[in-house]
Amino acid sequence: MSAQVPFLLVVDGTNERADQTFTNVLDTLTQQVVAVARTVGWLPNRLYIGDVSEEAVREAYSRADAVVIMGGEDVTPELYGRGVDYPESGNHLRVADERTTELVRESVANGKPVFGICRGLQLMNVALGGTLIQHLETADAHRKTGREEHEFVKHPVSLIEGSKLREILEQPEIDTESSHHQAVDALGQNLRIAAVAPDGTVEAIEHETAPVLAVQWHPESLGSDPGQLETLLRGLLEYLRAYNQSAIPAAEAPTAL
Ligand SMILES: N[C@@H](CCC(=O)NCCCC(=O)O)C(=O)O
Repeated sequence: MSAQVPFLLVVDGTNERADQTFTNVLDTLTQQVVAVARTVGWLPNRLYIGDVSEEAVREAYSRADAVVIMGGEDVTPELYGRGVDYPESGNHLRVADERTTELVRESVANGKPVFGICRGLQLMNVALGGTLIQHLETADAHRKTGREEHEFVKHPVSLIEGSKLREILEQPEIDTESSHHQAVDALGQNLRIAAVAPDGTVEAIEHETAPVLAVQWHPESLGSDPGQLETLLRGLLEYLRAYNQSAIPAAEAPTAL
């Protein structure tokens, strides 16, 4: 660990120039992650990754003991071999996406823990060679109609037996709040499904060997049980402590968050 209090790099999922309502919603969600992270022992540092210099990204990442990638815009479709012509096609942040995918790949290679939320999950999948369903046929089960409403839809999620996520959350099914119209299609390299919605939508993924895990729903939404986010961020911290104590090389690191 780089310091007594471990650094958590929180990568925002939009930029300061985005639609104000969306920016406000995302800001509230990120503030919740920052607040809960502090209570479990992290020192969080927010970054609009596409809006700062390359050097600032490298500096923030090198100091970080772990990374959280927040929800936000649609991932740039060219990064997974698709076009921009799809329903509710979004505001694509290519620079932010390319920089974030680099951090995901580097973290997988070095065993730096990463936790993704919503767009964070989608980016993680794309970074590792996966693809996305660009607009879910069952989108209404996952977001309120009219993207400008930014209201969450509640639905249950089944956690896959044997997954790290189920081990961390210690239950087979949980209630979640979500707001998205895209989802995992083909899985990225060495990723596995850790949770699914009743309509079969992939709700969580985790890496087979690296401490990399992501959820499609929003454990940080104000309508969610705050204990869930706390458990996830504590899991990240516990993984980091175990990893530093055992000092095993990344390639042999346990499958844990
Ligand atoms: N654009 C993607 C990701 C959606 C996402 O990350 N949303 C987070 C904010 C919640 C809100 O939209 O209000 C998709 O829609 O699949």
